[in-house]
Amino acid sequence: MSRIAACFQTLQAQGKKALIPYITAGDPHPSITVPLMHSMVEAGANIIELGVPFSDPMADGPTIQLAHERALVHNTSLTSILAMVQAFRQTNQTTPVVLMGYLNPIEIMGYEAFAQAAQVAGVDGVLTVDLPPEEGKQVLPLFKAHGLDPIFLVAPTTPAHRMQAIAEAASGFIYYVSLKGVTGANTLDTAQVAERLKQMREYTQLALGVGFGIKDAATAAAVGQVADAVVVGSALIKQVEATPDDHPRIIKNISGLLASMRTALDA
Ligand SMILES: O=P(O)(O)OC[C@@H](O)[C@@H](O)c1c[nH]c2ccccc12
Repeated sequence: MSRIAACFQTLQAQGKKALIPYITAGDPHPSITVPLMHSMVEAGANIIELGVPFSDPMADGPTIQLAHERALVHNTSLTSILAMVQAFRQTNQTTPVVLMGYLNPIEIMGYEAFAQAAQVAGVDGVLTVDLPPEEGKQVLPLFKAHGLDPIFLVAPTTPAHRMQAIAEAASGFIYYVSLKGVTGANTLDTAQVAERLKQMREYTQLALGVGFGIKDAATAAAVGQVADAVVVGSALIKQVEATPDDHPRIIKNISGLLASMRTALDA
């Protein structure tokens, strides 16, 4: 069983929801990423979404775009990110890590070379924003052969037949994007999300995660009522943006926010 599947199985047995923080690797400096990953786990994170910085992150809003820029200043590459995951795995063999980003850096490394190196490093899943399942005929089998769960996004506008195609191609979990637009938006309609998740349930047994617009304990708890996992990104990156030169403070603030979400989810 994959580390992601095992994680959801354990949580479901405990009646708990997964808390999935997103950070951009190398933001604001590569030296913070591994310690930050460990601190997030201590604060209650169950799975880590690690963003691979890219020059043109078209699904991202201004907050995460700037995170990509800060990381790229220090030449954070896919190769260096795999080394970060490997370093994280030295002392953590249980928390799944999902690499999240765009196809271009993976294409440059080469699909086979990437899949192999990611598996060796201890990556568990890959979410490639601009690789829809229909276009993944070549890549997805390679991911699966190397034990990498392909994670896909479902949007509010995704029609039923695509939901079905996604459900067939996906493993690990499926990521429902709560609203139209880019990351970092701030209004999320929980009733609408609940309705869509119910619809998705007709196509899949996989865990359903929800992201976009979850920014504090209250929104995390509301979404946790209807989803198996909540993803939080921009609200954490804002803590990086606030004090980019003070790494202990970044770690403290991100951990504090996650801990408050953990408490609210478990209440
Ligand atoms: O930032 P938000 O609104 O908290 O949403 C999570 C999101 O940032 C994270 O999962 C993510 C970062 N980059 C993305 C690109 C596409 C979809 C999702 C993402």
